[in-house]
Amino acid sequence: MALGFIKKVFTFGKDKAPADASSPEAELSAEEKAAIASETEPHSREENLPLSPVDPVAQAEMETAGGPSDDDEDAEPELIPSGEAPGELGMVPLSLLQAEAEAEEGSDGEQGQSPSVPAEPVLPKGFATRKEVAPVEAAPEVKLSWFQRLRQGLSRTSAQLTGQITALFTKRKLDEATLEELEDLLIQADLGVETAMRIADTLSSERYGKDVTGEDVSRIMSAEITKVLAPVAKPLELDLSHKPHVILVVGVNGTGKTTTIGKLAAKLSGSGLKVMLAAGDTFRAAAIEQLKIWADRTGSDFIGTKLGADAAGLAYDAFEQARARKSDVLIIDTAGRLQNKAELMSELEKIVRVLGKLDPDAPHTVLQTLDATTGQNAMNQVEIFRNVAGVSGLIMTKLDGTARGGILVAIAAKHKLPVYFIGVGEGIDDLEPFEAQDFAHAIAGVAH
Ligand SMILES: Nc1nc2c(ncn2[C@@H]2O[C@H](COP(=O)(O)OP(=O)(O)OP(=O)(O)O)[C@@H](O)[C@H]2O)c(=O)[nH]1
Repeated sequence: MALGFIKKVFTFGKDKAPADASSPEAELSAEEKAAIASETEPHSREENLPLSPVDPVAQAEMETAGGPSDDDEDAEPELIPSGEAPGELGMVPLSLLQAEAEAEEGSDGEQGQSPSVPAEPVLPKGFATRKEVAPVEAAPEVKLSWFQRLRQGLSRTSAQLTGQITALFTKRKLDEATLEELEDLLIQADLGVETAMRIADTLSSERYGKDVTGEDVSRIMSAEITKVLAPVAKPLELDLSHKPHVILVVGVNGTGKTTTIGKLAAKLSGSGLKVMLAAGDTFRAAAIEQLKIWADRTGSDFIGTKLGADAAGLAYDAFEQARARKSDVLIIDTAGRLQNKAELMSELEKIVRVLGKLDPDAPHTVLQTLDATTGQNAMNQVEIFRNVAGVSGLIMTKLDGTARGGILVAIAAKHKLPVYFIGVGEGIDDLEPFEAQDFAHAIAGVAH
């Protein structure tokens, strides 16, 4: 790695230095030393040159960004713009000399190292040398479990809530005023009026007139949220007597439809089912390409069409082909352009109608993806898509980000739609079955 390379360069210099130090130089006169110094100084500058292009930070960033690796020799000069190095080097000598002078002052008989060990330049005030960035390389080792990612994603909601609740009950007994304030806090966290009242009522019946701790509220909150979520935490039922079982995936653009389809396909094909993916979002070339990539990754069949083609026609063709190939599951992606609601509605309605011509029960599942970072807006989205496409279940995505997961509780209380899975990352395995208690714990900040 780049860091190793740098170390090698430094080590090489150090190895050389003692040899010089053991040379008769120690016995040289002041003039002779000065003559040697003036000869060696330009040389030490040159030795700096190869170090700059392999700045470990730049290199690590390039690597994480999927850029050129160590092996890519051609990429090396791009890391440092060609015009920069000489300019920087032009500023170095004074500081280099200072650094060398300091090194000489501070070292006992190690003068011989200075020509081959490039002394650290003393940078002007306000600058600092960027040190080794080992953590960049070490990061992948601390892969969080999916629950840790969920907890991290919901930490904004839970930290804000628990902090406010603790502050609310500090030196105050539970009375009408504190109960009302508590309800407000819970509503602000998107949990919904109904659940907020349930939590407040339970707390009131347990501790009215008494002291209340943040832990009391977290425990009750977690239990009440679990009660709301448990009935909707259901597995996605597949009726494999249908060949194929048709899953239509709907949702606003960017909520994670295509990614979720890829993750579902991975699970299903991984368990031996024959899966076909249909690119029904015919408005974006990238959406079609992205789905094709997921199909390739998951060993699924793929059917797409021209950009701008009729999505319902594609859905029909996909259903026929999946039947002919005896696919177990057909998953159809759709567009989600809420900007043009009338068009979107008629397109989705048409897809549902057309699929029904081949099998009156199709689509057998209509899945809606919700982006957990959007908060209250997710409630409106469920209302729209439920009416248009007859949504039969939900998947909440991006719960690993800065999620505002409280809204899922409000949606569950109002719509009582099954929540099958949650997305906790962009990777192929980052889709987990929805567990009511885990989710409630994460929101309420209760230990797992
Ligand atoms: N962190 C995180 N990112 C996700 C998750 N699910 C999807 N994404 C990302 O969200 C972005 C949008 O996802 P898509 O799958 O393209 O969403 P879409 O609904 O198909 O959007 P369109 O293709 O525009 O219709 C992508 O960058 C995904 O990688 C998740 O669970 N966690």
